[in-house]
Amino acid sequence: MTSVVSSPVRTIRIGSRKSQLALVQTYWVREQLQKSFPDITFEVHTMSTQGDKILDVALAKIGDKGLFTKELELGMLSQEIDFAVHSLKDLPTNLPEGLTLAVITERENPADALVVHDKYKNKQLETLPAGAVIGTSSLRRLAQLRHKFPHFTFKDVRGNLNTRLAKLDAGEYDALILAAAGLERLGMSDRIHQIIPPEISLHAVGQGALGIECRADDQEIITILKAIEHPPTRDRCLAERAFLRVLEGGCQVPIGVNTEISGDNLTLTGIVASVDGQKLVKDTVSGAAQESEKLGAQLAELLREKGAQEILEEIFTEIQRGS
Ligand SMILES: NCc1[nH]cc(CCC(=O)O)c1CC(=O)O
Repeated sequence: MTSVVSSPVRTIRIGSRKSQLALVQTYWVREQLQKSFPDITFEVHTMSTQGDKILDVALAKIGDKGLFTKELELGMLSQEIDFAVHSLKDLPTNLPEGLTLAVITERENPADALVVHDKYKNKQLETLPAGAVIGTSSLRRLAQLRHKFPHFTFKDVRGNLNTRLAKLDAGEYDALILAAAGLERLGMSDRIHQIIPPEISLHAVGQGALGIECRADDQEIITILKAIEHPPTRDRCLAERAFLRVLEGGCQVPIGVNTEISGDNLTLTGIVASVDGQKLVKDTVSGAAQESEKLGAQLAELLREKGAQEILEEIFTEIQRGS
Protein backbone atom coordinates (compact mmCIF):
# COMPACT_ATOMS: atom_id res chain seq x y z
CA MET A 1 0.00 0.00 0.00
CA THR A 2 1.29 3.42 -0.82
CA SER A 3 0.74 6.23 1.59
CA VAL A 4 0.10 9.71 0.42
CA VAL A 5 2.70 11.94 1.94
CA SER A 6 1.56 15.49 2.22
CA SER A 7 3.54 18.36 3.58
CA PRO A 8 2.49 19.37 7.08
CA VAL A 9 -0.44 21.75 6.93
CA ARG A 10 0.93 25.20 7.09
CA THR A 11 -0.58 28.38 8.39
CA ILE A 12 0.35 31.40 6.35
CA ARG A 13 0.15 34.83 7.93
CA ILE A 14 -0.85 37.76 5.74
CA GLY A 15 0.02 41.27 6.84
CA SER A 16 -2.29 44.20 6.09
CA ARG A 17 -2.86 47.79 7.05
CA LYS A 18 -6.00 48.36 9.04
CA SER A 19 -7.76 50.77 6.71
CA GLN A 20 -11.01 49.61 5.19
CA LEU A 21 -9.52 49.64 1.70
CA ALA A 22 -6.46 47.66 2.80
CA LEU A 23 -8.66 45.05 4.48
CA VAL A 24 -10.94 44.67 1.47
CA GLN A 25 -7.87 44.13 -0.70
CA THR A 26 -6.25 41.69 1.71
CA TYR A 27 -9.39 39.60 2.12
CA TRP A 28 -9.80 39.52 -1.65
CA VAL A 29 -6.26 38.14 -1.98
CA ARG A 30 -6.95 35.59 0.74
CA GLU A 31 -10.12 34.44 -1.01
CA GLN A 32 -8.30 34.00 -4.32
CA LEU A 33 -5.49 32.02 -2.70
CA GLN A 34 -7.88 29.90 -0.71
CA LYS A 35 -9.51 28.75 -3.98
CA SER A 36 -6.17 27.46 -5.25
CA PHE A 37 -4.98 26.12 -1.90
CA PRO A 38 -8.00 24.89 0.08
CA ASP A 39 -5.79 23.04 2.59
CA ILE A 40 -3.72 25.98 3.65
CA THR A 41 -4.88 28.24 6.46
CA PHE A 42 -4.41 31.92 5.72
CA GLU A 43 -4.57 34.27 8.71
CA VAL A 44 -4.79 38.04 8.42
CA HIS A 45 -2.65 40.13 10.79
CA THR A 46 -3.27 43.87 10.79
CA MET A 47 -0.70 46.56 11.59
CA SER A 48 -0.81 50.34 11.75
CA THR A 49 1.70 52.08 9.54
CA GLN A 50 3.19 55.52 9.97
CA GLY A 51 1.00 56.77 7.15
CA ASP A 52 -2.10 55.75 9.09
CA LYS A 53 -0.98 57.75 12.12
CA ILE A 54 0.22 61.03 10.61
CA LEU A 55 -3.02 62.32 9.20
CA ASP A 56 -2.62 66.04 9.72
CA VAL A 57 0.52 66.74 7.67
CA ALA A 58 0.45 67.23 3.92
CA LEU A 59 1.82 64.06 2.34
CA ALA A 60 4.07 66.03 0.03
CA LYS A 61 5.94 67.43 3.03
CA ILE A 62 6.65 64.19 4.82
CA GLY A 63 7.64 62.36 1.67
CA ASP A 64 6.29 58.92 1.17
CA LYS A 65 9.14 56.48 1.04
CA GLY A 66 7.66 53.48 2.77
CA LEU A 67 5.19 55.46 4.82
CA PHE A 68 2.47 52.85 4.30
CA THR A 69 4.71 49.80 4.12
CA LYS A 70 7.59 49.94 6.61
CA GLU A 71 5.92 48.28 9.61
CA LEU A 72 4.67 45.46 7.39
CA GLU A 73 8.16 45.00 5.99
CA LEU A 74 9.66 44.74 9.46
CA GLY A 75 6.97 42.15 10.23
CA MET A 76 8.09 40.04 7.26
CA LEU A 77 11.77 40.29 8.12
CA SER A 78 11.08 39.23 11.71
CA GLN A 79 8.91 36.30 10.48
CA GLU A 80 5.83 37.69 12.20
CA ILE A 81 4.00 37.66 8.87
CA ASP A 82 4.76 35.82 5.62
CA PHE A 83 3.61 38.30 3.04
CA ALA A 84 1.98 41.71 2.80
CA VAL A 85 -0.69 43.02 0.45
CA HIS A 86 -0.18 46.61 -0.67
CA SER A 87 -1.84 49.06 -3.01
CA LEU A 88 1.01 48.86 -5.49
CA LYS A 89 1.09 52.60 -5.80
CA ASP A 90 2.07 52.93 -2.13
CA LEU A 91 4.98 50.49 -2.45
CA PRO A 92 8.34 52.21 -3.01
CA THR A 93 10.22 51.17 -6.14
CA ASN A 94 13.26 50.10 -4.11
CA LEU A 95 12.49 47.47 -1.48
CA PRO A 96 14.51 46.67 1.64
CA GLU A 97 17.22 44.02 1.36
CA GLY A 98 15.72 40.56 1.77
CA LEU A 99 12.24 41.39 0.45
CA THR A 100 10.77 41.09 -3.03
CA LEU A 101 7.69 42.13 -4.97
CA ALA A 102 6.55 38.57 -5.62
CA VAL A 103 3.41 39.16 -7.69
CA ILE A 104 1.09 41.79 -9.06
CA THR A 105 -2.61 40.95 -9.34
CA GLU A 106 -5.16 42.08 -11.92
CA ARG A 107 -5.62 45.79 -12.07
CA GLU A 108 -8.87 47.70 -11.63
CA ASN A 109 -9.40 50.86 -13.66
CA PRO A 110 -6.13 52.74 -12.98
CA ALA A 111 -7.56 56.18 -13.78
CA ASP A 112 -8.40 58.98 -11.38
CA ALA A 113 -12.01 59.98 -10.92
CA LEU A 114 -13.84 63.21 -10.27
CA VAL A 115 -16.29 63.08 -7.37
CA VAL A 116 -18.51 66.15 -6.98
CA HIS A 117 -20.59 67.80 -4.30
CA ASP A 118 -24.30 67.26 -4.91
CA LYS A 119 -24.79 70.87 -5.99
CA TYR A 120 -22.51 70.25 -8.98
CA LYS A 121 -24.05 66.98 -10.06
CA ASN A 122 -24.67 68.34 -13.56
CA LYS A 123 -21.08 69.54 -14.01
CA GLN A 124 -17.93 67.94 -15.33
CA LEU A 125 -14.29 69.05 -14.97
CA GLU A 126 -14.80 71.09 -18.15
CA THR A 127 -17.87 72.90 -16.80
CA LEU A 128 -17.21 73.45 -13.09
CA PRO A 129 -17.10 77.21 -12.36
CA ALA A 130 -13.95 79.27 -11.85
CA GLY A 131 -12.84 79.17 -8.23
CA ALA A 132 -14.35 75.73 -7.59
CA VAL A 133 -12.49 74.13 -4.69
CA ILE A 134 -10.92 70.86 -5.78
CA GLY A 135 -9.55 68.55 -3.09
CA THR A 136 -6.45 66.51 -3.79
CA SER A 137 -3.37 65.65 -1.79
CA SER A 138 -1.34 64.51 -4.72
CA LEU A 139 1.18 66.76 -6.47
CA ARG A 140 0.72 64.68 -9.59
CA ARG A 141 -3.00 65.41 -9.78
CA LEU A 142 -2.47 69.02 -8.73
CA ALA A 143 0.15 69.78 -11.38
CA GLN A 144 -1.68 68.20 -14.29
CA LEU A 145 -5.09 69.61 -13.42
CA ARG A 146 -3.71 73.08 -12.74
CA HIS A 147 -2.17 72.99 -16.19
CA LYS A 148 -5.53 72.29 -17.86
CA PHE A 149 -7.79 74.15 -15.41
CA PRO A 150 -5.85 77.07 -13.91
CA HIS A 151 -9.11 78.73 -12.80
CA PHE A 152 -9.81 76.17 -10.05
CA THR A 153 -8.71 76.50 -6.42
CA PHE A 154 -6.81 73.43 -5.25
CA LYS A 155 -6.90 72.42 -1.59
CA ASP A 156 -5.12 69.63 0.25
CA VAL A 157 -7.27 66.78 1.61
CA ARG A 158 -6.17 63.89 3.83
CA GLY A 159 -7.72 61.02 5.68
CA ASN A 160 -9.20 57.76 4.48
CA LEU A 161 -11.76 57.64 1.70
CA ASN A 162 -14.79 57.97 3.97
CA THR A 163 -13.30 60.98 5.78
CA ARG A 164 -12.57 62.68 2.47
CA LEU A 165 -16.04 62.04 1.11
CA ALA A 166 -17.58 63.35 4.35
CA LYS A 167 -15.57 66.57 3.98
CA LEU A 168 -16.81 66.92 0.40
CA ASP A 169 -20.42 66.34 1.38
CA ALA A 170 -20.07 68.83 4.26
CA GLY A 171 -19.17 71.51 1.73
CA GLU A 172 -15.45 71.89 2.49
CA TYR A 173 -14.76 71.08 -1.16
CA ASP A 174 -16.73 71.32 -4.40
CA ALA A 175 -15.10 68.22 -5.85
CA LEU A 176 -12.41 65.65 -5.10
CA ILE A 177 -10.03 63.73 -7.29
CA LEU A 178 -9.68 60.13 -6.12
CA ALA A 179 -8.47 56.86 -7.57
CA ALA A 180 -11.38 55.14 -9.31
CA ALA A 181 -10.05 51.79 -8.08
CA GLY A 182 -10.36 52.67 -4.40
CA LEU A 183 -13.98 53.73 -4.84
CA GLU A 184 -14.75 50.60 -6.85
CA ARG A 185 -13.20 48.26 -4.30
CA LEU A 186 -15.15 49.87 -1.47
CA GLY A 187 -18.42 49.51 -3.38
CA MET A 188 -18.71 53.25 -3.98
CA SER A 189 -18.57 53.29 -7.78
CA ASP A 190 -21.78 55.33 -7.72
CA ARG A 191 -19.70 58.28 -6.48
CA ILE A 192 -17.56 58.26 -9.60
CA HIS A 193 -18.85 61.26 -11.54
CA GLN A 194 -16.29 61.33 -14.32
CA ILE A 195 -13.33 59.14 -15.19
CA ILE A 196 -10.40 61.42 -15.95
CA PRO A 197 -8.96 60.47 -19.35
CA PRO A 198 -5.19 60.33 -20.02
CA GLU A 199 -5.45 63.44 -22.22
CA ILE A 200 -6.27 65.44 -19.07
CA SER A 201 -4.23 63.67 -16.43
CA LEU A 202 -2.07 60.55 -16.24
CA HIS A 203 -2.51 58.23 -13.28
CA ALA A 204 0.04 57.20 -10.64
CA VAL A 205 2.53 54.42 -11.17
CA GLY A 206 0.92 51.13 -10.14
CA GLN A 207 -2.46 52.71 -9.45
CA GLY A 208 -5.33 50.25 -9.26
CA ALA A 209 -3.13 47.17 -8.87
CA LEU A 210 -2.17 45.17 -5.79
CA GLY A 211 1.43 44.24 -5.12
CA ILE A 212 2.30 41.37 -2.83
CA GLU A 213 5.64 41.53 -1.06
CA CYS A 214 7.38 38.67 0.72
CA ARG A 215 10.82 37.46 1.85
CA ALA A 216 13.00 37.06 -1.23
CA ASP A 217 14.23 33.61 -0.14
CA ASP A 218 10.82 32.17 0.74
CA GLN A 219 10.33 30.05 -2.37
CA GLU A 220 7.30 28.26 -0.93
CA ILE A 221 5.40 31.52 -0.45
CA ILE A 222 6.48 32.84 -3.85
CA THR A 223 5.20 29.67 -5.55
CA ILE A 224 1.86 29.98 -3.76
CA LEU A 225 1.51 33.66 -4.66
CA LYS A 226 2.22 33.05 -8.35
CA ALA A 227 -1.23 31.44 -8.57
CA ILE A 228 -2.83 34.90 -8.52
CA GLU A 229 -0.40 36.79 -10.70
CA HIS A 230 -1.87 38.67 -13.70
CA PRO A 231 0.90 38.84 -16.34
CA PRO A 232 -0.45 41.79 -18.41
CA THR A 233 -0.87 43.89 -15.27
CA ARG A 234 2.57 42.80 -14.11
CA ASP A 235 4.23 43.86 -17.38
CA ARG A 236 2.46 47.23 -17.37
CA CYS A 237 3.26 47.93 -13.73
CA LEU A 238 6.89 46.81 -13.98
CA ALA A 239 7.37 49.24 -16.87
CA GLU A 240 5.74 52.02 -14.83
CA ARG A 241 7.84 51.23 -11.75
CA ALA A 242 11.09 51.11 -13.71
CA PHE A 243 10.25 54.54 -15.15
CA LEU A 244 9.66 55.94 -11.64
CA ARG A 245 12.74 54.22 -10.18
CA VAL A 246 15.06 55.67 -12.79
CA LEU A 247 13.61 59.14 -12.18
CA GLU A 248 13.97 58.51 -8.44
CA GLY A 249 10.51 59.72 -7.62
CA GLY A 250 8.01 58.39 -5.10
CA CYS A 251 4.21 58.46 -5.18
CA GLN A 252 4.31 62.09 -4.07
CA VAL A 253 6.06 63.67 -7.03
CA PRO A 254 4.23 64.95 -10.09
CA ILE A 255 4.95 61.92 -12.23
CA GLY A 256 2.11 60.25 -14.12
CA VAL A 257 1.85 57.32 -16.50
CA ASN A 258 -0.44 55.47 -18.82
CA THR A 259 0.12 52.00 -20.26
CA GLU A 260 -1.59 49.89 -22.86
CA ILE A 261 -0.90 46.33 -23.78
CA SER A 262 -1.94 44.81 -27.08
CA GLY A 263 -0.82 41.27 -27.71
CA ASP A 264 2.89 41.37 -27.07
CA ASN A 265 3.27 45.09 -27.42
CA LEU A 266 3.45 47.46 -24.48
CA THR A 267 3.03 51.21 -24.82
CA LEU A 268 4.09 53.43 -21.93
CA THR A 269 3.44 57.17 -21.71
CA GLY A 270 4.93 59.22 -18.90
CA ILE A 271 4.77 62.81 -17.71
CA VAL A 272 6.80 64.89 -15.28
CA ALA A 273 5.21 68.20 -14.30
CA SER A 274 6.09 71.19 -12.18
CA VAL A 275 3.73 71.82 -9.25
CA ASP A 276 2.47 75.10 -10.73
CA GLY A 277 1.47 73.24 -13.88
CA GLN A 278 3.67 75.48 -16.02
CA LYS A 279 6.27 72.97 -17.13
CA LEU A 280 5.34 69.56 -18.48
CA VAL A 281 7.50 66.99 -20.21
CA LYS A 282 5.82 63.99 -21.75
CA ASP A 283 6.72 61.19 -24.11
CA THR A 284 5.76 57.66 -25.17
CA VAL A 285 7.73 54.48 -25.79
CA SER A 286 6.60 51.18 -27.20
CA GLY A 287 8.11 47.69 -27.43
CA ALA A 288 7.95 44.06 -26.33
CA ALA A 289 6.00 43.50 -23.10
CA GLN A 290 8.73 41.08 -21.88
CA GLU A 291 11.13 44.04 -21.92
CA SER A 292 8.87 46.10 -19.66
CA GLU A 293 11.59 47.37 -17.31
CA LYS A 294 13.83 48.35 -20.18
CA LEU A 295 10.98 50.37 -21.69
CA GLY A 296 10.43 52.18 -18.39
CA ALA A 297 14.11 53.07 -18.10
CA GLN A 298 14.18 54.18 -21.73
CA LEU A 299 11.25 56.55 -21.17
CA ALA A 300 12.89 57.99 -18.06
CA GLU A 301 16.02 58.78 -20.08
CA LEU A 302 13.94 60.40 -22.82
CA LEU A 303 12.21 62.67 -20.30
CA ARG A 304 15.52 63.50 -18.65
CA GLU A 305 16.80 64.74 -21.99
CA LYS A 306 13.72 66.95 -22.15
CA GLY A 307 14.39 68.50 -18.73
CA ALA A 308 12.55 66.23 -16.27
CA GLN A 309 15.46 66.22 -13.83
CA GLU A 310 15.44 70.00 -13.45
CA ILE A 311 11.70 69.98 -12.71
CA LEU A 312 12.11 67.27 -10.07
CA GLU A 313 15.10 68.93 -8.41
CA GLU A 314 13.16 72.17 -8.11
CA ILE A 315 10.36 70.29 -6.35
CA PHE A 316 12.70 68.52 -3.90
CA THR A 317 14.29 71.84 -2.96
CA GLU A 318 10.88 73.42 -2.40
CA ILE A 319 9.72 70.53 -0.23
CA GLN A 320 12.88 70.69 1.87
CA ARG A 321 12.39 74.42 2.36
CA GLY A 322 8.93 73.54 3.62
CA SER A 323 7.08 75.81 1.23
N1 LIG B 1 -2.24 57.00 -1.62
C1 LIG B 1 -3.50 56.54 -1.13
C2 LIG B 1 -4.10 55.46 -1.96
N2 LIG B 1 -3.45 54.29 -2.17
C3 LIG B 1 -4.22 53.52 -3.01
C4 LIG B 1 -5.38 54.23 -3.29
C5 LIG B 1 -6.48 53.78 -4.16
C6 LIG B 1 -6.39 52.44 -4.81
C7 LIG B 1 -5.28 52.26 -5.80
O1 LIG B 1 -4.79 53.22 -6.42
O2 LIG B 1 -4.88 51.11 -5.98
C8 LIG B 1 -5.33 55.43 -2.61
C9 LIG B 1 -6.38 56.48 -2.58
C10 LIG B 1 -6.39 57.46 -3.72
O3 LIG B 1 -5.36 57.76 -4.32
O4 LIG B 1 -7.47 58.00 -4.02
